[in-house]
Amino acid sequence: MPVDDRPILLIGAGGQLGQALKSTLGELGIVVTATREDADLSDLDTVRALIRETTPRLLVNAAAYTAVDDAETDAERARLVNAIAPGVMAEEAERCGAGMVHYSTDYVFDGTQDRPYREDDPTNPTSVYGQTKLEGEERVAASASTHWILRTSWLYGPNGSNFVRTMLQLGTERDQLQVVDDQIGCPTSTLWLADATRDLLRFVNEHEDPSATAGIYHAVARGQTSWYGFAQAIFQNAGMEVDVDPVDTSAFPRPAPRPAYSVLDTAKLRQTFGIIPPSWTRQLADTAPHLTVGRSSGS
Ligand SMILES: NC(=O)C1=CN([C@@H]2O[C@H](COP(=O)(O)OP(=O)(O)OC[C@H]3O[C@@H](n4cnc5c(N)ncnc54)[C@H](OP(=O)(O)O)[C@@H]3O)[C@@H](O)[C@H]2O)C=CC1
Ligand SMILES: Cc1cn([C@H]2C[C@H](O)[C@@H](COP(=O)(O)OP(=O)(O)O[C@H]3O[C@@H](C)C(=O)[C@@H](O)[C@H]3O)O2)c(=O)[nH]c1=O
Ligand SMILES: [Mg+2]
Repeated sequence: MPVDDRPILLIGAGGQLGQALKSTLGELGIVVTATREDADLSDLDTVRALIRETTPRLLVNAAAYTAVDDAETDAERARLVNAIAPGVMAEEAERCGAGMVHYSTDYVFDGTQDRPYREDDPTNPTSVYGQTKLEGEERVAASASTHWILRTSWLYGPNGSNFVRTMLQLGTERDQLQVVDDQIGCPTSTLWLADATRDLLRFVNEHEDPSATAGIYHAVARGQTSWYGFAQAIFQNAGMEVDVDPVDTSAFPRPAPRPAYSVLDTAKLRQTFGIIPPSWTRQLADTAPHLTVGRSSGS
């Protein structure tokens, strides 16, 4: 079969990033999508069969166990979804000669650094979620010769469960909110990340040897803020008057420790593919028209 006739296989198409990818990847060719209903990732035989039957030219995995606190007491399932299953996907991608796009997280870092993290800075996850995502990176890189692992952070978009939708919902229910001000990161839009993924793949299609660019890339918005700063911007964009109080993480005890600082350096993404991330404030403003206030925001 000529290479271009083979489809793109998008796994995790029901998640917030998966839904954004569905439309942007469609600009590159036929996309076969799989949600949890089509393939439960804890059933590895089903995952293998799905990939063998589809024989994609490209596999994009947007599925993950993303409930950071739940993972602390559900480590086995988190590891299956975030590490073992992506490893199997990578093996099968390699078997059928497909490239693989996979996503990872700022939570692979411990947050003790005082400058933006580069791709080769030492990892040291403090949570089960972060540990399982790091193992997933390692397994994908070990088995798929043509892989692009995009580490992103603080993802939000029009669909699914995310901080922006949670804030907009809480803002309609309460006059006053407390939000942590001592965790610093890069809020990143699913709409931008889906576009960036498409642009990366376009770049790869136009160049000779796809595996030449294989590796880990940091893919986040430019700039940085705290969850408190992000919350303020969310309400400002929505034209909502909500009184937001900054608090320390210690005022919000949770099962999983989060990094205090997880800003990612995106120079490698720019230098390799020419992709220049807009600021987080720009991305938030671009997403705002797509957000529905007051609709269920999930957990
Ligand atoms: N959300 C964030 O803030 C960040 C996310 N990332 C990474 O980005 C990627 C996309 O995340 P995002 O879109 O936010 O995540 P979501 O939680 O929105 O989507 C993940 C998808 O994976 C599916 N899934 C989970 N477990 C299984 C399973 N056992 N079998 C089949 N499908 C399953 C979920 O299905 P269901 O809904 O039915 O559970 C869901 O559709 C992931 O790799 C994530 O680790 C990185 C940094 C930040
Ligand atoms: C609802 C709420 C949250 N918070 C705080 C708690 C937390 O530190 C922060 C964000 O809450 P979340 O539950 O969205 O945080 P969390 O689930 O840790 O978000 C992470 O998800 C995983 C999947 C990633 O990969 C990370 O990049 C990151 O986005 O906001 C408040 O301070 N006040 C509030 O009212
Ligand atoms: Mg969460």
